[in-house]
Amino acid sequence: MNGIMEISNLEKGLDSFHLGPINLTLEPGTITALVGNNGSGKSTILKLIMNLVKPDKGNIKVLNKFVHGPDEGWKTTVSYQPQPIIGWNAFSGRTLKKFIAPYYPNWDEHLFEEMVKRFDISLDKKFIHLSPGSQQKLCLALTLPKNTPLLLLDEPTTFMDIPAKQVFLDMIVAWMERGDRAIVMTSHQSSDIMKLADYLCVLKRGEWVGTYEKEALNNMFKRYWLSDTLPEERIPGELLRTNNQIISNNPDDTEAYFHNQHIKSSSQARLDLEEIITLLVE
Ligand SMILES: Nc1ncnc2c1ncn2[C@@H]1O[C@H](COP(=O)(O)OP(=O)(O)OP(=O)(O)O)[C@@H](O)[C@H]1O
Repeated sequence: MNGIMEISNLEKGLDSFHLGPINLTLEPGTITALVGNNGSGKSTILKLIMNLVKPDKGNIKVLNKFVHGPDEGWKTTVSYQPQPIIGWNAFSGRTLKKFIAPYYPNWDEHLFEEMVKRFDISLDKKFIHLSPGSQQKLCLALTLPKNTPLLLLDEPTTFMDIPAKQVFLDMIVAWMERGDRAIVMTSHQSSDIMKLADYLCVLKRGEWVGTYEKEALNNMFKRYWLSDTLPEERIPGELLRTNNQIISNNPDDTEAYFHNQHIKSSSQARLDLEEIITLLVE
């Protein structure tokens, strides 16, 4: 089966900001998190996928159809939850559902009702009168049931409380169970990324650092505490050093060097995901 989405050599300039070039392929059954500091271009990538922003170079295909071409038929195969939502303030959830559902041939009314119940969403209040967290819950309840092969979520949990985040995680895991869909999400919440993402597409001020399998990334870095003073020369794999501690981005080479030089580490540990992301984007 072809990828659900393919981004090839994508570039975009916005005033002094330059995004890309970016290459990314989404396989069915995978969740990719766009990760980077504020202003690194994550939301812009989602807007480019939705054809809300035109690229300067490169292209994007969803289910083999160019999204920047004249045919917009691909739009019913993508669900997009932007941040913030514009134009919904005057309407209640019930009215919004009546607008949205008919555009999506596979709309799942049962899932919509389940989400309304689990998130305890008030469908009769105008959107503007909902709290930011409740607005996010309603957006999600109006997005997941579209049942499209591709789901794009822009910081979906920023305002959610802890129990709601747990419901969100359960819902996403259940939504992915069929194995034939893909998600791209942006998030600053490391718990979302830890629990959901298969791949991390890392951006640094618009530059694409790389796309990494999460498990591989977890094994890529290691911190060592040495009993003795560190040697003055650079240690293979050394990325950072402080006092008797180093962080390596090549644990195999670092450990071979320790072995050859008869250097003993008193302790060693993997880095957590937040530290790894910080190292990649700074
Ligand atoms: N319409 C626009 N005109 C000019 N510059 C823009 C426009 N939209 C976005 N930008 C710039 O593009 C850059 C990337 O913005 P974007 O919103 O994609 O970042 P982000 O990674 O999603 O940030 P955050 O984590 O804060 O949500 C920023 O420097 C932003 O100021």
